[in-house]
Order: sequence, then C-alpha cells, then structure tokens
Amino acid sequence: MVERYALEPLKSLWSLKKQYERWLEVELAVIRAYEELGIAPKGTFEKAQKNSYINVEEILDVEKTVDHDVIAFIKVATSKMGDESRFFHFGLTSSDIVDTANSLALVRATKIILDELKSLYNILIKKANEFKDLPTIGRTHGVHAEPTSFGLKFLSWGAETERNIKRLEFALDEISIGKLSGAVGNYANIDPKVEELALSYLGLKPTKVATQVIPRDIHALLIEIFALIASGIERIAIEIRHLQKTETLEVQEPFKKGQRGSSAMPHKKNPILCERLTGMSRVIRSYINAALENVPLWHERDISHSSVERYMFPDVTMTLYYMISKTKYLIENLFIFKENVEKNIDITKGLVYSQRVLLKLVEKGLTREEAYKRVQKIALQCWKNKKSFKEEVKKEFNLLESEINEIFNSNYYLRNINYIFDKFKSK
Ligand SMILES: O=C(O)C[C@H](Nc1ncnc2c1ncn2[C@@H]1O[C@H](COP(=O)(O)O)[C@@H](O)[C@H]1O)C(=O)O
Repeated sequence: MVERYALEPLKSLWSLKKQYERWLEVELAVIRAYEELGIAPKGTFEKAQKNSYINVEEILDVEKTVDHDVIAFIKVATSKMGDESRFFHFGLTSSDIVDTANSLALVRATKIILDELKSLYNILIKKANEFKDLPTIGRTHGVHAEPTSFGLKFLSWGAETERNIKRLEFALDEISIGKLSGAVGNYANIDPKVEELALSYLGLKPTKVATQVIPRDIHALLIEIFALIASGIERIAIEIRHLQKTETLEVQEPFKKGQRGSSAMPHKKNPILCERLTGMSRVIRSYINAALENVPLWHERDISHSSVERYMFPDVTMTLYYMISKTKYLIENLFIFKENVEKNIDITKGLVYSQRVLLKLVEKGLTREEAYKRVQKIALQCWKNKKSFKEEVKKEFNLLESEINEIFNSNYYLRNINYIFDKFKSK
C-alpha cells in the first residue's frame, strides 16, 4: 500500500503485528474450545493466553531459517509457555489459522468500509434533496439532451450507493466464516465441535465445505463488490470532472485556502481529487482478475493465492476506504455554481425543447413523421446559424404565445421529480 493513501484505522489493521495478533486470537480460541469441551485441562486457556508471546522481529528472524511463516509464529508464540503449549495448534493446519484470521481482518475492514459508505449515502441524499428543484441540462453522449433536475444526479449516486451497501452486507455475511478442519478439510485430527465453538468465540461460522482452505470464490465476490463501489465513486468523479471543464463550470471540487493548482499557471484550479479517485478505481478494478485467478487452486489447495492476497486485501480495502472518505469530503464541500447551471441550459438557444415542439405538433394533428421532419429542419438551421429556436418555432408554426411559453420552460421537466424521489424513499 502506498503510504500517501494509508488512513487509520485500516492502516494499522493490516500491520504485521496485528496479523500475528489475529493468528494468536484464533489459536487461543481453539485452546479455549478444547478446554470447554473437556479435552484440555481446566486453566489451559488462561495459561496459554498469559504466556503467549509475540515479537515481530523474532518471528521474522525464525522465518529466515524455517521458511514457513506460520511455523515461525508458532515457535515464537509458544516460546514462553509451559505444558499448555501441547494444545497450541493441536490438530490444525497452517491455513486453519491464516484463513480464519484473514476472515477476521476482512470482516473488520469491511465493517469500517460499510460505516463509511453509509455516511457517504447520507451526504448524497442530503445533496439530492437540496438541489432537487434546480433545473440543469441533461447530457447524453456528451451532447445537450433535455433539462432535468440537478438533484437527480446525487439521487442516482445515492441509489447506487444504497445497492452497493446491500451487496456489501451480503458479502460481509459470506466472508464471516472460518475453517478449523485440518490439513485437507475433513476433520481427521480435530473434532468438528472444536471448530464450531472456537469460531463462535470469534463471531464466525464454519465454512460449509472447505479443502485445506476457505474456497476463494468467497473472497473474489468481496473484491468484486469493492471494485463495484470504486467504480460508482469513479462515476461521481467523472461527472464532476466534466462539469468542472472551463467551458461548463457548473461545479468545482473543493479548493482549500493556500492550495495551488498549477506550478506553471497560477490561475488554475484543477479537479485533482476527482482525477485521483478515477485512477484509484482503476487500481482496485485491476485486482478483480487476480481475485478470480485465485479461485481454481490445485486439488485440496496450492498456495499460489497467498502472495496475491498479501497485496490485494490491504491494497483494496485501504484504497477503497481512502476513496470513500475523500468522496464524502468532495460532495460535502463541492462548489455548485447555480448561475452557470441555469445559463448552460440555454446555450443551444432553445434546441433542447425540440421534442416538446414535435409532440405539440403531433397533438395538433400532424403525423409524427411530418412533424419530425419540419422540426428537425429548423432545428438544424438554428444550430448552424446560431439562431434562437424559440423565435423560429414562433415564425414557422401556428402556435399560441402561451403554448410557446409552456414548451420553452425548463421547470416543465421537473414535474415528476417528487414522484421519483418518493419512489426512491418508498422502496
Ligand atoms: O500446515 C501446513 O503448513 C500444511 C502445508 N500447507 C501450507 N499452508 C499454509 N502455509 C504454508 C503451507 N505450506 C507452506 N506454507 C507457508 O506459507 C507461506 C507462503 O508465502 P507467500 O507465498 O509469500 O504468501 C510460506 O511461508 C510457506 O512456507 C501443506 O503441506 O499442505
């Protein structure tokens, strides 16, 4: 992970020290279960907990010799224990510890991300309501289409965030599993009751069917949903970048006191945060492939997924957490230039009302084909000669002044906006 983007509390969650502490948490939960089930003598858990020892440097030093990270951990963790060490890692394989501890880390990281996502959702919905009644030009293919509500942009992002919250809650439930079923996942050397009880202490459920590891499709889904969330944020960032173009200037991302836009051009305020969010989204999406390639492992497992996950889990969760936090700041502090929003509706001199002219003529008895041809003809002339479409419509068609004014009115396009907002609320 790039230090520049590493935010607490996720940064320390992925430290090596915290990783060993989670491994110990799992090992101790198993000892507690052994004691509870009468397999280990009373007091074993308390002694094991008291005498367990973690020292990152010492573990790394032992690893240099044994070239096996879990074995190095076990050696150091039990180095100050007495007889209770007999129950440490008893009947377990390394991945019982690593995978269960990974689940703990992912559950904790996902809960932090979920809270942040819910907070972003609230900010988006607040902005949606604030700008619900502000007309803006809707653009399709980058070309002015028809007026719409400025608040609807925020509502659309909020609705997407709401879907992503539900998806992430599903993935969180799916990843809330551990496995303590031994070398090939068949409980040959461990009683399934130990797994059930130990995992319950950790707030996890047993994996329904495991090999030596928890199946990687479960992790892949989580990464895909993280990538979906990142892409949703990129959608927001791209909209803001487009709306911040000099020619458009409807919005501007926050620009702090003392901030400088360009080393060369002092006049500039660039959408640097939105561009960063766009780039980060690419990085997160790029992990989808690796996550999917982790799914087909050899036989009861191979360990090709492990190195991938050392990058992927911290990188994806930390980057996403950074992205959501910054998007909250971005939306809360976004400059919205209402005058430009309103002004831009009219830069095509009324062409954006062409459909309403067409429909009025059909209402008055023209065929659709005839009406389309006649409206398109004057619309294209107006486009070419930069003439007012409203004035040409007045000249060309026999319409009442009141009908013309009703047609060329951006507020008309907001007539169902409350319906849309209510429909969203009532889901
Ligand atoms: O309980 C066991 O250990 C069983 C063993 N399977 C293993 N399970 C978990 N870890 C293992 C396993 N094998 C190796 N290692 C150690 O994993 C580390 C992998 O390092 P990296 O590829 O850098 O992520 C690296 O430190 C490896 O030494 C098996 O033979 O099935």
